[in-house]
Amino acid sequence: MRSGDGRNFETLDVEARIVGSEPSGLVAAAQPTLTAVPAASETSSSSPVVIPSPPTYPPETALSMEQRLKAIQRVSYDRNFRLCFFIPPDESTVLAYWPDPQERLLARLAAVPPPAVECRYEIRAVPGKGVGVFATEAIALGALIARERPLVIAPLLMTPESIEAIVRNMPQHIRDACFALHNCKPPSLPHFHGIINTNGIHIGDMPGQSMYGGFGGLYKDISRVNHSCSSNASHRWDLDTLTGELRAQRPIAAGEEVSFSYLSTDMPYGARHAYLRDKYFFTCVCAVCRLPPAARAQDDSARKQLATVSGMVQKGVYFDACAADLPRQLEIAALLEAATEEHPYVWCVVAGRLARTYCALGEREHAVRWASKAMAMTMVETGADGGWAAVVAAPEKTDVWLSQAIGSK
Ligand SMILES: C[S@@+](CC[C@H](N)C(=O)[O-])C[C@H]1O[C@@H](n2cnc3c(N)ncnc32)[C@H](O)[C@@H]1O
Repeated sequence: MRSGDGRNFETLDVEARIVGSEPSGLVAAAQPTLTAVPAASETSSSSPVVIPSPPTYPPETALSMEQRLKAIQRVSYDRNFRLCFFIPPDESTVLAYWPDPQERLLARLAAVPPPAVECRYEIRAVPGKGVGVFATEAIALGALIARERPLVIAPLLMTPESIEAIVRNMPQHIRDACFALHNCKPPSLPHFHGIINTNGIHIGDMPGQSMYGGFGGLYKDISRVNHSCSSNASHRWDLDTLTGELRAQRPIAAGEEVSFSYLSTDMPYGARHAYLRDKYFFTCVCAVCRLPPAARAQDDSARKQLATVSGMVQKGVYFDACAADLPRQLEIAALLEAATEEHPYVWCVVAGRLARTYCALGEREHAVRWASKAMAMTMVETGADGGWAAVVAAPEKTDVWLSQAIGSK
């Protein structure tokens, strides 16, 4: 099992991080360090631009006592397998989890109906792939394509009996939607296990459940997204609303198929094909997989190089945001720009450092360019702009720019 990877309940392909429960590390480190402050001449007439803080966790709900009682009554308990099930009053999901003092927190999150979003996609047949998800309008980098509460939220590691218990506890409409999903597995595997292993998307940890090895979500629509080794979208899990988000990690044209990667981005061609054949029973013929052998070898080597950079960036040891390091920052940005697969988290750090450096140098055009990139990639990673919108609007009002200006007087 590859860490941070995982698309089904057995193997983890899609990088998803729970925002709000991440104490430090990746998501926390993705937050920009620039602080926008007003220009000296404005301090008396306007207040400083404050960079938003991360969302509070856990969110409080505004449920009535009647709704709470109804929700609690619907918690059932499978005595044989120790799995609990919670079905919220709107029957939007079946939440399966292990008994824990924090289970009411999970039930409380599920009891709040998911936020409504405009539908910017449609599902239709794709020759050779079954069905797929297509953009119905142009979608900008970082923008939301879909937000959806999974039909089922369940631990990744479950016995066949626990899986059967989930099916038994499903309301009919959820069962129908689950059974309408594709099953790529051989008939030797029970049908619902096949559906879970074909369509489940890794969503990370749940409060009080960390010792059980992560959770997966089975979505009515997001599970219809097909794979590409040069994908244009990214899935992220939002614990606060118990929903999965699909965001554009590249600009997507109206009518274009939406794809994400079922794999770790550093895998070379041969390993990707073996994995997709063994787990998902298809052969990828995306643009990268159709490259001539020499170009494909070059792509494999770029993936390896970027995996090294990504590892260093994630450990926070790569480079400083300072003018002296600018050539190295630009070198990494060029590598990322040429990559056939996106690296949103690495972009957050690299574009953020470049924006900061150009603010320190007082170069507005470059500062705005890189702050815009950092903003879009922070949206992909966290669902929020992380404070970059203020930097894009007025880089000359950031503390870095101002201290440089004061220092040069
Ligand atoms: C999670 S489902 C995706 C939705 C699926 N196409 C459907 O019809 O419901 C995964 C399955 O879709 C198909 N698939 C996904 N990506 C594909 C691709 N790039 N080329 C061909 N088939 C693909 C494979 O059959 C795979 O087992």
